Amino acid sequence: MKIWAVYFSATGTTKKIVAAVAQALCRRLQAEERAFDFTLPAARCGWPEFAEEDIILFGVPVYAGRVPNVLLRYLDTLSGNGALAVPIVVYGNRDFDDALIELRDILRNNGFMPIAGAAFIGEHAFSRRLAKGRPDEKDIECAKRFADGIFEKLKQETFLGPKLPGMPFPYRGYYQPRGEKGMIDIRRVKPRTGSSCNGCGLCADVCPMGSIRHENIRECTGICIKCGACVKKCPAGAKYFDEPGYLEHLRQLEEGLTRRREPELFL
Ligand SMILES: Cc1cc2nc3c(=O)[nH]c(=O)nc-3n(C[C@H](O)[C@H](O)[C@H](O)COP(=O)(O)O)c2cc1C
Repeated sequence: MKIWAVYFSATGTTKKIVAAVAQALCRRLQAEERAFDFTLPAARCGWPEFAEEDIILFGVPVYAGRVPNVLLRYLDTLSGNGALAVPIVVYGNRDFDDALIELRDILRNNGFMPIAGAAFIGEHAFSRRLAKGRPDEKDIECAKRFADGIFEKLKQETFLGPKLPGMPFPYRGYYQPRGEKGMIDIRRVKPRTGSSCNGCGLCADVCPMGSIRHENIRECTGICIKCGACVKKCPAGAKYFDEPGYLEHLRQLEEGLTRRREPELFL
């Protein structure tokens, strides 16, 4: 039996949670640990082969209350071979809305058997203040408790999928922020590059959409999903967003969502 940590994680928070659950579960089961990170485009040309006896801990961040829509086509090429799976979503302290249900359905529709689920909190991709530093120690302890819960559940002879919060298929629409002048639409917003850019090219290496080219790292030539990878990982702090709608939404989030949300485990 292998325990798989499988995740998309542009700024690393989903990776931390899925890895913590995987490590703890491996220790409990004395099982082999494997990881598959599909954040970068080069990884998304196929999937590992999962075996029926494997357990797949499958994590994605919540984008607009749902599974990131740019991943849907790729996720539909998954093949679970009857393996047990645990959908895990990580969100930036607003809400996970229907993302966990949607991820559970994607896994189920592609041949996995979901046996548990969880929603954790990660520092918001748009911000360095909202859910700052999360997942933190308390979250990692909770990830370990989640692994214990999965371990206990595995002793059962048959598995009932857990009841998850959210609206079942066809789900609610993607969350859309509202500003003073109506809906805020940030879909076409792209990052800008400040004068501190030293041309290192890390932004091109970490863009999950492959939208920043090494030949011209100051420009984002393809689709931008606002994942925060180029902004948060730039060693010179040179990438930023300055579009007014984006900034208005950011202000709303940072000012309105200061209460700490806690992880939710569904076993
Ligand atoms: C385009 C976009 C939309 C997001 N929408 C939500 C949301 O609806 N609710 C929420 O709480 N966080 C939202 N977030 C924040 C991310 O879910 C959060 O920062 C997550 O920890 C990022 O995971 P990662 O570090 O693995 O990339 C959004 C982030 C992005 C980039």
